[in-house]
Amino acid sequence: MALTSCRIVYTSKTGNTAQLALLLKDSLEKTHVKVVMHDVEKEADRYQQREFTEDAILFGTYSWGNGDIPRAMSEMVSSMQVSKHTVTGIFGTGDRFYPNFCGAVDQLVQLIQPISNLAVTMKVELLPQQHDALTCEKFVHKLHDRAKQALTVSQ
Ligand SMILES: Cc1cc2nc3c(=O)[nH]c(=O)nc-3n(C[C@H](O)[C@H](O)[C@H](O)COP(=O)(O)O)c2cc1C
Repeated sequence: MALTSCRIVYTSKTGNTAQLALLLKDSLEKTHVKVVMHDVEKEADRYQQREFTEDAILFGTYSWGNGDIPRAMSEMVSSMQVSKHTVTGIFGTGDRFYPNFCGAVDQLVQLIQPISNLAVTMKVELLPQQHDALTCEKFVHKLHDRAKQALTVSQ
């Protein structure tokens, strides 16, 4: 399967994760993938369809409490429907000041891995820096690689 469409489902309180989501969007678009940005904290999200049909879904989150997933993201994950074949990726921002750095990313892995084809994860400290653009490109390459592998296996 060639990766042609991707939904980036994210949540961000102070903008760090939103910035990382935008870097990933840029990287994906450079590889000709059509991207839908989906902020789960937006009011309109309640009315959105949660049966996702894109080739890939990315989940982006900050960490809260003791490395916890913000409530809006947990609710999204528990109410959405994705195919076991959907290629997924998880990314997050956090602060090493806290003992459980980007703990929400680890928690999301536990939820997303069993229900999809999880290809890649990424943790970034606070606001993404210039060098994180390269990490995003590598992240996107891994998504493409996994999508290609899925094609080989199903042939
Ligand atoms: C009350 C509180 C608890 C936090 N807990 C954690 C944590 O457990 N682990 C972590 O890595 N970062 C933690 N953070 C830091 C945020 O996850 C980090 O600043 C993140 O980049 C914010 O993302 P955003 O700008 O997208 O909202 C916490 C921040 C606050 C204010």
